[in-house]
Amino acid sequence: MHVTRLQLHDFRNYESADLSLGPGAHLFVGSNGQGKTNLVEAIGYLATLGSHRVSSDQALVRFGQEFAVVKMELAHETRSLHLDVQIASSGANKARVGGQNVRSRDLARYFASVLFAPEDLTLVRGEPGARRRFLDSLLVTHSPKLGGVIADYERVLRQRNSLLRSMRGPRSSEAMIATLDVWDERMLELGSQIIAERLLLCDRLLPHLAGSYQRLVGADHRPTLSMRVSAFGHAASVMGDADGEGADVEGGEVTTAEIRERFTAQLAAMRPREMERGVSLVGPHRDDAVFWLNGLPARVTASHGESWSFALALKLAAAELVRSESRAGDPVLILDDVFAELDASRRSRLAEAIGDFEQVLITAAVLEDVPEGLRSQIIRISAGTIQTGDVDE
Ligand SMILES: Nc1ncnc2c1ncn2[C@@H]1O[C@H](COP(=O)(O)OP(=O)(O)OP(=O)(O)O)[C@@H](O)[C@H]1O
Repeated sequence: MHVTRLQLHDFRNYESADLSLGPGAHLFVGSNGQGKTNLVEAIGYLATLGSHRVSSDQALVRFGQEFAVVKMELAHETRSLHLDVQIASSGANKARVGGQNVRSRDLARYFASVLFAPEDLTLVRGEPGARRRFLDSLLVTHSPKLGGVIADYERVLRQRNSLLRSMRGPRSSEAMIATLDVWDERMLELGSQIIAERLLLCDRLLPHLAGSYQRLVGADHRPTLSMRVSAFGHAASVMGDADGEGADVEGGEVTTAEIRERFTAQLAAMRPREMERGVSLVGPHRDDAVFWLNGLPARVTASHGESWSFALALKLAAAELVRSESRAGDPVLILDDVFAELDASRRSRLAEAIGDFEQVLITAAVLEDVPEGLRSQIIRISAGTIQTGDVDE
C-alpha cells in the first residue's frame, strides 16, 4: 500500500497543501520548525486517529481555525481509495471512506502505517501507558474490531472508577454493590479478551523482534518480551519496578477462559482495596509489557544506545508483522527525525532494513543525516509550504 496524494487544509501550520507521492522512499527536508513533522503526523493520524506527539486533537487544527481537513488517496495493487477526516478543535470529528460517512475509528481498517520517532525511546524507558498504546494500536491494525472492544473497556473502566469513588468510606449501599457487580461482569468480559489478544500479539511479534534487532545491531542480545498481567495476581515482580504487581506471562499459552477465571478471582480478592482507594486496581489498564535484553529487564538496565536499538527493533518488528499478516500489503513506514539520533552504522543498517518496504516517508532537518540510498525523492518544506520541483542542495 502507498499514499498517492495528500491534501491538507488548516492542519497545524499548513493553510493548504497538496502533495502527490509515489512508491519508494521520500525525504522531507527543511530547517527546524517548518512543518516536516506536521506533514507526516497528518498521514499517521489517518492510521491511528491520533498524533504521536499530542494527546488532544486541538493542537492539530491551525491556530484560530475550527477545523482541519486531511484527505488522502491510497493505492494497493490496482485499487485506489480516498480517505478523509475533518478534525474539530472541539467536538466530534467526521470521517469518510470513498465519499461515504464512516465512524472515525473505522478509518484504521483501510490504512496501516508504522511511525518511528525519537519519542519511541519512551517505549523502552517510559511509563507502562506508552507500551500498552503501542500494543493496542498494533492489535487494532491487525483486527480493527478490537478498537471497539478497547473503547468499550475504557468506558466501563471510567464508569466503574466513578462508582468506586462514590463508594469510598461507609457510603456504599446494596444498590451500589449490585451495580459494581454489573460493571465487574463487563470488565471481565472485555478485559479478558484484551489480555488474551495482547498475549497472542506478543507471541506473534517475538520472532520478528529477534530478527529485526539482529539486523539493526548486528549482534544477538536475545531481545524478548513478556506481559505483566495484573489479573494474574502478585506472583512475580520485575527487578527495579516499583509496584511489582502482576505475574509475568510469556506468550499466549493461556486460554481466554483461564484468563477470565484468574481475573475473576483477582477482582474478588482486590475488591476491599478498590473500595477503599476508589479506583480499579486490576485489569489490562494496569498491565505492562516487559522487554528483556540478555535476560535483564531493558527498562532498568539497558544503556541509552541499547534502549534506542530496542525501540527501533520493536517498530521494525511491528512493520514486519503487519506486512506478514495484512491483506493490504506493506504498511507505510514513517521515520520522523530518526536518523539524526543514530550513529553511522545504525543509520545504514536501518536504511537497509526498511529499504524494501513499498513506501517510506522520512523527515530530516539535515539532508546528510539520511543515507544516500533513501535520498532519491526529496521534498523541501518551508514555512508550511511544499516544494517538489528541482531541489538545490
Ligand atoms: N496548531 C497550529 N497552528 C499553527 N501553527 C502550528 C500549529 N501547530 C504547530 N504549528 C507550527 O508548526 C511548526 C512546527 O512544525 P513541525 O513540528 O512540523 O517542524 P519540523 O519541520 O518537523 O521541525 P524540526 O526539524 O524542528 O522537528 C512550528 O512553527 C509551530 O509553531
